[in-house]
Amino acid sequence: MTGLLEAHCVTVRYGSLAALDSVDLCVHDGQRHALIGPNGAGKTTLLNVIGGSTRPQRGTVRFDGRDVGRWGPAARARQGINRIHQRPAVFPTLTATENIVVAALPRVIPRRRWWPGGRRRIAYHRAGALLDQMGLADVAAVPAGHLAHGQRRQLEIAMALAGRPRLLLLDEPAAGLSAVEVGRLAEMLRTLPRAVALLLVEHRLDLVYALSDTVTVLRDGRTLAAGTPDEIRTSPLVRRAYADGVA
Ligand SMILES: Nc1ncnc2c1ncn2[C@@H]1O[C@H](COP(=O)(O)OP(=O)(O)OP(=O)(O)O)[C@@H](O)[C@H]1O
Repeated sequence: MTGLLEAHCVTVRYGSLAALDSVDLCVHDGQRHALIGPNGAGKTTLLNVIGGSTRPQRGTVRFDGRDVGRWGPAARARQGINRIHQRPAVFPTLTATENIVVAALPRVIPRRRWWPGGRRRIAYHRAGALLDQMGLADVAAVPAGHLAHGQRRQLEIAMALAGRPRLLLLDEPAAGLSAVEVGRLAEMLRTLPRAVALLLVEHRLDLVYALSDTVTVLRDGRTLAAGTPDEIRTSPLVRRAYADGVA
C-alpha cells in the first residue's frame, strides 16, 4: 500500500557518526504514528529530514506521491507537511487570534501581495473556530507571550492546523508540560480530524501508547522494531533497548 509519506533508505552522517543509517518510514493518510527510542536514536533527525530542514546524504522522501527531497521546509509546508517544535514557536506580541491568522496567510493569499476583505474575514473566522477547538477561546485576545506554556503549545498546534496540513510532525509536544497540561494535550490530539496524519516523537510512553496506532522504534540511527502499541510494549527487544538507556 502506498503511504502519504514514504521515507526510504535515509542516511544522515555527522562526521563518523551515523545519526540515521538506511532508515525506512511510511506514514499513511490519517495515521497516528509514533517514533520512539533512547536518547540519540535519531528521532529528531528523521523529523528534520521529513520536514526539509536536514538534507540526507542518501535516501528519498516522497509525500503524496511526489519526490520532495529537494524541497525546503516552506515548500513542504505549502504541500501539507507542518511541524511543531520542541519549544513552542509563537509570535509573543501578537494575540492568539493574530498568531493563527498569520500562520494561515500562505494558504489565504498564496501568491498575492494584497489581501481582500473577504479573505481576511474568512481567516479571522477560521482562527476563532480553531481557538474554540483547542479550548483557547477565552484567551483569543491575549498576547501569546502572556500565555502559559501549555497554552502556547496548544496555540502552536492551532497555528499548524490553520495551514490545513495533511501531516503534522510533533517533536516532543509534552516536553515541559505539567501532568494536567499533558492530559489536555492528549485529549486535544485525540480529537484532531483524521484528515491530518500525525508523526509524533515523544519520550512519554503513556502518551505514545494512548495516541498512536503504529509505533516505530529507532536505536543508534537504525529501525529496531515497528508495530502496534501492544506489540511494541511487549517486545523484549524494545524493553532491552530502553533498559540500556532512555531519557
Ligand atoms: N547537527 C548535529 N551535529 C552533530 N551531531 C548531531 C547533530 N544533530 C544530531 N546529532 C547527533 O545525531 C544523533 C541523533 O540525534 P537526534 O537528535 O536525532 O536523536 P534523538 O533520538 O532525537 O535524541 P533525543 O531523544 O535525545 O532528542 C545524536 O548522537 C546526536 O548527538
